[in-house]
Amino acid sequence: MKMRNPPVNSLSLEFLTELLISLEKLENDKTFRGIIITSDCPGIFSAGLDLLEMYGRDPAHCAEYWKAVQELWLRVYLSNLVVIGAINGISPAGGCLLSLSCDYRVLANNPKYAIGLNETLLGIIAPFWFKDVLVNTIGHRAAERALQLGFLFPPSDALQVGIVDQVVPEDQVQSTARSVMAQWLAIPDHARQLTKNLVRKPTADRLLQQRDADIQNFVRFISRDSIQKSLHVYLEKLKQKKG
Ligand SMILES: CCCCC/C=C\C/C=C\CCC/C=C/C(=O)SCCNC(=O)CCNC(=O)[C@H](O)C(C)(C)COP(=O)(O)OP(=O)(O)OC[C@H]1O[C@@H](n2cnc3c(N)ncnc32)[C@H](O)[C@@H]1OP(=O)(O)O
Repeated sequence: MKMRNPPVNSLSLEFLTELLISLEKLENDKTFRGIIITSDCPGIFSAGLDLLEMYGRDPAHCAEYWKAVQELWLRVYLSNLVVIGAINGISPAGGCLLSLSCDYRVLANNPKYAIGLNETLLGIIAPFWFKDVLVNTIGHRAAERALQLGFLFPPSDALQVGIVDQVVPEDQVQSTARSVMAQWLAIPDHARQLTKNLVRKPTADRLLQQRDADIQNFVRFISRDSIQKSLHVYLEKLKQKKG
């Protein structure tokens, strides 16, 4: 599955909806047993959640958007398919969450391809379920530091901390992902799926038990003047970077 939402594969409402529909189709087609998620945008896996869906929007829109973000996460995280991330670009925040929700992550060895939950650098916070997935992946102490400081790990650090499983030369990302897929598909589906569910369900359940409250918390938080100001400053910084 090649994500294509130029210029930066930001996860807009429309793009999230497209991804959801594609995933649902693949899940329902019993000829598919696994997917490799990668990017068609050179150098960018995904710029994360689309800031323009959260900036200057009314509460109803923010609520609709957050529901779609939750939905995509639940679908990828709990997918019955083997999900491999072939991460061929930078993947901050929501892009990192998408990567973390795969069963296995292969990252291209390019110092620009940093990965992490950098929300604090934007003056916002990672929701509890983003945090849970990171803690599950790299452990409590490393997650505590990474989240507070908004670390974006370059490939060597990413491998060392365990936020990705493998770092390979850029031209070998897809072939490595395919080899890994073959290894995972050698396991009987029912045994692998039940095991995945056993490991992941408690984390997903924490959100499933309070989805509406999570939406309300998000809307309240993102609508604050101070948070809207932070987003404005960050978006301006992105513009200025262009010169
Ligand atoms: C106490 C109660 C608490 C309750 C809490 C409840 C909930 C928590 C609240 C909020 C949670 C929100 C979680 C957020 C998650 C996210 O994912 S936020 C997004 C994080 N992403 C980033 O920080 C990446 C930003 N982008 C970049 O750094 C760069 O764009 C790049 C990806 C490195 C690519 O660089 P480059 O190739 O140089 O391209 P440009 O920077 O020029 O960008 C091109 C255009 O794309 C626009 N853009 C970039 N990223 C985004 C984005 N994420 N969303 C929307 N738009 C983006 C950029 O502005 C450029 O636009 P123009 O061409 O100037 O119009």
